[in-house]
Amino acid sequence: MKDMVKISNLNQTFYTKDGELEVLKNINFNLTKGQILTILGPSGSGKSTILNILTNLLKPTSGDVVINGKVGYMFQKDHLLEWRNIMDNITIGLEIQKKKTDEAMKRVERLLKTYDLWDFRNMYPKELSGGMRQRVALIRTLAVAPDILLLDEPFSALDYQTRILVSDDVYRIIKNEGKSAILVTHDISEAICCKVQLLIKMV
Ligand SMILES: Nc1ncnc2c1ncn2[C@@H]1O[C@H](COP(=O)(O)OP(=O)(O)OP(=O)(O)O)[C@@H](O)[C@H]1O
Repeated sequence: MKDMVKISNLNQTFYTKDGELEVLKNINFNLTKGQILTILGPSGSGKSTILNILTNLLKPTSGDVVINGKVGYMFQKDHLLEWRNIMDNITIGLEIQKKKTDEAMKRVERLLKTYDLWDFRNMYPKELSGGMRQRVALIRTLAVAPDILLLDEPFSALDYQTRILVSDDVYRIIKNEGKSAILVTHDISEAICCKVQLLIKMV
């Protein structure tokens, strides 16, 4: 099966005033189409560093990074803009990228209807529960039609009960939409729902 992401012999060392800090050592993984991979590691083990490399914010010290497709990013917090309604929050990426075409708006309409947000499209973020807000954040990421989703501790801001519901929701939506995803977390309960896991430890 086609690799959406392939990471080989990845190493990252930071050079600080206190000396060299080796953060990633010989990391290897691949993500195939339709797969959801969790990267689980303690705070400081280099999870954000991997995401920064995958989003091209950071050039690795050494190693190969192959990414086949468009990357979308979902953050820990939903970052919804309180002064824009749900529809306008969801289309913000399309506006910024000047891609608010008829085709894109049809995609947004389908996503909103499929994932039970259509009736809420004219409401404002503060009128929605934490779980629904996170669903809006996911649909906003999907609106720009990415192939690969990067999820950075997407449930950690939610309380335990909501987290279980939302994580089921997010996995279902990603699978249903045929996307591939990498979820990064330090929380084993967040990681356990995923079949494919990569553990990273402090170097
Ligand atoms: N640009 C940088 N320069 C120097 N050190 C850095 C830089 N970026 C990250 N680090 C260090 O690299 C280590 C790994 O950081 P990183 O943020 O990737 O860990 P993490 O696993 O995402 O942690 P957390 O879960 O706390 O966010 C940390 O010790 C951090 O201080």
